[in-house]
Amino acid sequence: MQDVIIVFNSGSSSLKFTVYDTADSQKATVLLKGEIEQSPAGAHLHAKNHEGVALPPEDWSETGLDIFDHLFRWMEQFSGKGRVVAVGHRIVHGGADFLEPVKITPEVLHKLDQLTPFDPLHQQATLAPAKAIAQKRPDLLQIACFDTTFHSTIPRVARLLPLPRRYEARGVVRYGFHGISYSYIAQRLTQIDPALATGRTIIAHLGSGASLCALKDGKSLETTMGFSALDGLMMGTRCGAIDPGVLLYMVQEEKADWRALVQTLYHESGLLGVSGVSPDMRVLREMLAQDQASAQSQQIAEALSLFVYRIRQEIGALVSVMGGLDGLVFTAGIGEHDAALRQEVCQVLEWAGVMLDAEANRQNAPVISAPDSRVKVRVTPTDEEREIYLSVLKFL
Ligand SMILES: Nc1ncnc2c1ncn2[C@@H]1O[C@H](COP(=O)(O)OP(=O)(O)O)[C@@H](O)[C@H]1O
Ligand SMILES: CC(=O)OP(=O)(O)O
Ligand SMILES: [Mg+2]
Repeated sequence: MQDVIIVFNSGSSSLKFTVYDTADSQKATVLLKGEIEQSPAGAHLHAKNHEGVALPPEDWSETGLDIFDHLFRWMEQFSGKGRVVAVGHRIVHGGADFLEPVKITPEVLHKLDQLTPFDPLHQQATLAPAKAIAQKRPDLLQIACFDTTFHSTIPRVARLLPLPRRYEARGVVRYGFHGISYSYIAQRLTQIDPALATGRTIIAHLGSGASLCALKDGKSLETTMGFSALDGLMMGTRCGAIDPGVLLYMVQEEKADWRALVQTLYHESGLLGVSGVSPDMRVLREMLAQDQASAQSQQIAEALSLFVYRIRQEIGALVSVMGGLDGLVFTAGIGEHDAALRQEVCQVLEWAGVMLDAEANRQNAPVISAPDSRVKVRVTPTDEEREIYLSVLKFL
């Protein structure tokens, strides 16, 4: 019987998992990859086997079992009767206490629960699989890996917020996120491009959530998200950095309470808010390609321009923090696939030494800068699940 490790990479709206065979542990052999879609209508599973072949979809709506009972049963059927020896989880916020991956115990779950006000969008969603499995299989080794860990190296001046001192004592400082992805990319660069791994490199993680990391000498020096995953770049449904006076206005003029602010700033802003149509980059690109004249398409075009503008601004800030730029790496859903976005971001970065190879960029090639570009620009797919898997292995 194979020993397998399951990795959950859950986000605000999705529950993704990967099952690894531990036989040749460092190879990280994928047996299954899947996603569970949960909606008021029920739960559905879509998965692919080790060859990337889609397995029959599962509808788990109508039975009395919960999704983790379903998942464990289903896995026994498809992963060659694998024995689950450990489960790894992406947990978004580790707060001030968790600076490394940690074994999940009831005390750890309790502490992580208390960080929910720091991230109302993700914390509960990323803890849910760990809690459910702890109930069903209390003896199973579960490991939490944090989005915040990679940024434990940012200097103190970057960690502080210019607020009264009492807030620092309560943990209201800057943490940074997407660290599992940045850690993977930093490690990958040591293999494919050592100069960027040890130089001054900006990694742009552009997915539903989006942030930039200033990587210097292989470590995070600064990042655009801060106390929460709401800061920094504009995102799918989040506003990113915003004048706090706007919040005061909402509270005073609209009598907005905490719930209303969470709804507006986390769920209704960003690409969705400005376009008025969708948070999804692919959908926006397709709509714009079909029609450029309507009022709606003007709004979509403005949303895309603002998204690009905010990325350019924040790149400028990070170049200044690092004292220069040697490399720029695009990753995550938008970063890996949207050539037009990369082109728009890079075309004003000539001052920083960026020159794109238009054809390489169109093809999502691994290196998309021109041969004589002073700054190397790369497209490097991220793999948060693999990073979590390797962390879990260290506990076995
Ligand atoms: N081919 C593509 N072109 C443009 N955008 C894409 C493409 N594929 C995925 N995306 C975008 O990537 C985003 C999702 O990124 P992803 O890293 O999968 O996010 P998350 O892990 O946060 O759910 C969505 O906005 C999606 O439209
Ligand atoms: C931290 C964060 O924003 O994560 P995601 O991109 O999964 O929303
Ligand atoms: Mg993601």
